[in-house]
Amino acid sequence: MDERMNIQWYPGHMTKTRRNMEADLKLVDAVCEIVDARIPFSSRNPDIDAICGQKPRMMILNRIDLADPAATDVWQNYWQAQGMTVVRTDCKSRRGIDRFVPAVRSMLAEKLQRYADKGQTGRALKLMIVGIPNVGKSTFINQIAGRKGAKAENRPGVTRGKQWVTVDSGLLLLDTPGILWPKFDDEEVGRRLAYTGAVKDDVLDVETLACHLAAMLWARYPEAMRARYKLDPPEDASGYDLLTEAGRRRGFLLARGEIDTERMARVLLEEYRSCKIGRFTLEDPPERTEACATN
Ligand SMILES: Nc1nc2c(ncn2[C@@H]2O[C@H](COP(=O)(O)OP(=O)(O)OP(=O)(O)O)[C@@H](O)[C@H]2O)c(=O)[nH]1
Repeated sequence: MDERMNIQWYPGHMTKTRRNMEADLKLVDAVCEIVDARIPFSSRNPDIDAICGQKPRMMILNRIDLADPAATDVWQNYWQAQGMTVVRTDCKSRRGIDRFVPAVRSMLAEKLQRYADKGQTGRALKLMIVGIPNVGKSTFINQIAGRKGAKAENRPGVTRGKQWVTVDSGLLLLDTPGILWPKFDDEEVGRRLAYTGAVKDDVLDVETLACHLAAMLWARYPEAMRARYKLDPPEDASGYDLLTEAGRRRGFLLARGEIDTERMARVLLEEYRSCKIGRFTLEDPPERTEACATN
């Protein structure tokens, strides 16, 4: 089963999930949101801040093994400056996983103290885990809880039942039922999800997608692109020009001597996803306009 999102499944009725989440929020002490460190903005649900209200928040920057470490630092600082606790994880190798429980206890230290003052030392902290499909929620929960467990339902877009997962006697995680979709109505967000492989390629034109990706990588990481694809384009080169030049350098030719840009498109997407060009993050935090206005 291919676990990636199919954009066409976007249901357009967030209301039920949102209502359920708002009810579930009453059951938990904090919300832990998981994002993909390569696209920390596009891999979020656009309504999540409004849904969570004033609950204490933790951000998990997941897939740090695939992201640019310097950019991950920038995102970590950005959310910390907003009062959020941030933990960085690579759920495949377990890097960062052991920091989660101490970070939860530190974030909820006042609550733990209140429980202690009331003699309720056995009372568990409860956290809701949220994130868009495919961001790594099940893998994260399995790693934290030290279980191998298969997930209840591994098709994105199919609602799971409410599940409490015990981490230890002092911590329970609520795996959110219902699907929190990303901001699919924004074309650029859809493309960034597709670059990372979160969305099936077959709902998008692969060549168009790769042209956009080539232009973005050239703007953000020109040296790595130059090194991998031997590119030396004119200043105003388009994404298509970059794809064509890379295809020519690789010798991807069709029978009539034309460059096989579709083959190059697939190669570029595959090499981006598997970090063969480098570990690249595709977006930066928004500018702090408030700070600018006061300076
Ligand atoms: N490289 C890398 N892959 C990861 C990481 N975390 C999760 N994955 C992979 O990402 C894919 C999706 O992970 P899941 O845990 O199924 O994601 P999910 O959010 O539960 O997905 P849904 O059930 O669709 O909501 C799997 O193939 C994981 O192995 C990570 O930190 N690094």
